[in-house]
Amino acid sequence: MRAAMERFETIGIIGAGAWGSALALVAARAGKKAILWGRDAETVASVNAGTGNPRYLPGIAFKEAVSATTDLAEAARANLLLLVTPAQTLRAILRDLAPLVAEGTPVVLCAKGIERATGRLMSEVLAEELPQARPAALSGPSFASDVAKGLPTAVTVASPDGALADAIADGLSTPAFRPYAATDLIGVEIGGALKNVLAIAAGAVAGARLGKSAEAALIARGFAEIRRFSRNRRAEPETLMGLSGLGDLMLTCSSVQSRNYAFGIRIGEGAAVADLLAEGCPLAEGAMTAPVARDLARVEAIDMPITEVVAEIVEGSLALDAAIDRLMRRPLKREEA
Ligand SMILES: NC(=O)C1=CN([C@@H]2O[C@H](COP(=O)(O)OP(=O)(O)OC[C@H]3O[C@@H](n4cnc5c(N)ncnc54)[C@H](O)[C@@H]3O)[C@@H](O)[C@H]2O)C=CC1
Ligand SMILES: O=C(CO)COP(=O)(O)O
Repeated sequence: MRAAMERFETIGIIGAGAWGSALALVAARAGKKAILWGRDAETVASVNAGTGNPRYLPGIAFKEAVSATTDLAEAARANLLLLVTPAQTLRAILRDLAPLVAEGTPVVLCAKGIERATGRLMSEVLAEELPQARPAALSGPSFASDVAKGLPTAVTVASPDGALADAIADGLSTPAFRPYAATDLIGVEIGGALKNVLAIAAGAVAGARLGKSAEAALIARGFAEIRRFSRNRRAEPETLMGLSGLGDLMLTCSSVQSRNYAFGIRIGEGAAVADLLAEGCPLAEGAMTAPVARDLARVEAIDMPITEVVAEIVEGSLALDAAIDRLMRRPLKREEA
């Protein structure tokens, strides 16, 4: 007899930025009690007052009931947790959550990045800091503002425990938000983290007005780099052809709505990366992921020339025209993946 599917009555969303707020709305639309944790009391008060999240989702009304809190313990008691703070903050949040989270609680990783200090994927950080959690990840083409407005999209929810992935997908599904379940957690994470690096590169090509042919060529060769990286980690090749790979790559590498692509455009137009970061530009996860992905690729002997140049550009040691020149002058080779 098949075991009954797990149901999640309460969903705790950790991180009240754009994506956390959008996912809280998804949870509420799916008929769950959504508890949104944020560290910023003003944002929490605004959500509770029914005036939405003007800082991260300006102009978007919250029609569904979302209960926001600054009390991490309150959110941590939920049946299912979504972790939605930036990748570089995950470890610190998990340390705060460790004494608060019950054994066996499913934790869905929603950040797209690799930890800069350690080279760990988000699921590896989770295993180290919150071993009592059952891991999952949510990724795919999904701009927070689109999702918050109720525009349709589809995403991947992956967990090594397929029944858990099915249950989370079921628990978060709405008429406009269609999660597909998968078991290749690592493949889903890699696609989500590395597409941000490519989006910076694609944006730089666009900003420098090098033409749509150049953009398409760069995305295709960048996709080959992601495939090599994934293969080396024994991820399923099919995963990259799905929503969390190709789907998100297409979205992020072609839309000015993407913060990573927009960051790249500014670089292509001639802005210095140090100035962009100093002016407090919107979160561009790829700027943190590029150097660590480059370092991992070197250690694992994976050829990732586009990731290399993006890393050097964000580190300020390579100019865009020199980067293009370096890529174009590489020895000719067979077009294998
Ligand atoms: N915005 C989007 O469309 C999507 C974003 N994501 C991913 O979700 C993650 C979060 O992105 P967004 O919500 O868009 O970023 P955001 O910049 O809109 O919000 C980040 C939130 O995290 C909070 N935060 C930052 N540092 C923190 C810390 N140390 N402790 C606690 N809270 C902290 C901020 O106060 C803010 O509420 C990123 O990894 C991003 O790649 C994934 C899919 C879509
Ligand atoms: O991951 C995203 C869409 O799926 C959001 O992309 P940006 O972080 O580049 O805005």
